[in-house]
Amino acid sequence: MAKTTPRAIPSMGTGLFTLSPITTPGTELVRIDTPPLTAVLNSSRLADTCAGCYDSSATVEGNPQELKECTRCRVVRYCGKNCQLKDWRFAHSLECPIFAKLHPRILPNNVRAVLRIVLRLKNGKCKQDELDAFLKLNTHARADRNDIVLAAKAVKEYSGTDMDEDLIASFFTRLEVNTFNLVAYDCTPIGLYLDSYSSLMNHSCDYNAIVVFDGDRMVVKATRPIGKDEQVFISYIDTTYCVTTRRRQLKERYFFDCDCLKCTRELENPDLAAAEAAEAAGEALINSVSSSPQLQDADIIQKYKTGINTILKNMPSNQNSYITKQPFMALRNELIVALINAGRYDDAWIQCAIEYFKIDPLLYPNRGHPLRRMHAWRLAKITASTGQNQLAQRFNVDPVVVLLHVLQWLVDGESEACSAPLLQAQIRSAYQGVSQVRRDTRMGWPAVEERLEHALQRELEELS
Ligand SMILES: C[S@@+](CC[C@H](N)C(=O)[O-])C[C@H]1O[C@@H](n2cnc3c(N)ncnc32)[C@H](O)[C@@H]1O
Repeated sequence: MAKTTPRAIPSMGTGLFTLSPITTPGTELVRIDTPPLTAVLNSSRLADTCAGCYDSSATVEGNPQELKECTRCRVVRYCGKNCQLKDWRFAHSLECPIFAKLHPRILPNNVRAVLRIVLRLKNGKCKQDELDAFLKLNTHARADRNDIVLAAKAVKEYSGTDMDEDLIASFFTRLEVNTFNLVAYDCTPIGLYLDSYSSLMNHSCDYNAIVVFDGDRMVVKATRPIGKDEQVFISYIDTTYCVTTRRRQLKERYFFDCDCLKCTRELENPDLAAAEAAEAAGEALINSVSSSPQLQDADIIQKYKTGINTILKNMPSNQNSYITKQPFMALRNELIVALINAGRYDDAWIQCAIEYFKIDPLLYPNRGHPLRRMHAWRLAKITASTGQNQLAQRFNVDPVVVLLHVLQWLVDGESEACSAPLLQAQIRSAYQGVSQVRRDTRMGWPAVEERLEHALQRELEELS
């Protein structure tokens, strides 16, 4: 039974509203089971992700999946015949000869996405009501922008459609404000996805819902209770950034000024300019590292550690809460990746533990938040794969007790979870494996928690 309905709102266009009260976080508000108007993988993910079900789990887990290339175009790959057939019937039969002619060049993501819409329309595969719903969505960018004009020309030529070029150009501008990032079960972006009904959801930095992908299906879940006739809001951007950064991103990409409660409250913060400068410094550091391929892992680690210290020193004095602020979270994440790449698993472990125990409960009070669950899963995986003696000796904690605690937390929170079912399945299987290990549990969680607290505090002091 439908849980939402579209309604017009002054100043926001149309939005989605609840039809009945939603009492439990994790409740499904919208589920899109049918193929969307268009969806494509990012060019960088075409080689390691199935273009039928968008599953890249085997690759993500470091175990390259057997994907079979489409022998005609050699651009897309599939995990099996069912996925190939499904995609062939949906749109690939139409685009395949075009891709084959262009091979090894690959069209940009947005061009492949619009090409799919145009080819399906031309071949009677897209229903008029689907097109009407798409054309009703808000659009802002000018369709006479040079890149859009060129892209529309290319789509017209490749598809052989007699559709007006201006109409094709308007598809591109509509795509810009209405597409979702298609994300893998571990929250990494892998493509573009546009379904006209779910695109009606408006933004709030103080959102009450979240979009999750279950392979090729899209699900919108409540992150907290929502009253009847309340608007469903998702967040279009990363809300951990400060209000000025968020508002700039929303203005540039979505053409509106957010006036949600969170923005209004944060605009009164007297330290806003310093927060913005810190975010800019963090972004510059991450960009400089990623554009220096010659840097060794050890240099990268040093750069991030020094960067965190320097940025922190330039912040106003009372920065006790810095760990839950940007750019420190983004820098910590980069540091964790660099430590894992360098094989320094115990150092990465303590950073993941800081994230899970100290940062996420404050940042994502909702236990079901997909990032909070993903971070917990990352901590569980790194705990399981780091030498047990190494962790026990350095941090004075029993890693198996920590692992059981984190997995138990993940399993207990499953009913509220706003993460992909694939992740849930992996968690359950890991939990069953670990909880069956017979072991001496003389030291229970409370004692380990106390020791861990010391280790976390030591590490936090060292980094700041
Ligand atoms: C994905 S669409 C959402 C559906 C849109 N309201 C419509 O009627 O097509 C994104 C656009 O909706 C509008 N929008 C979304 N959230 C808003 C907000 N909090 N305040 C004002 N406008 C908003 C902006 O025009 C934005 O570019």
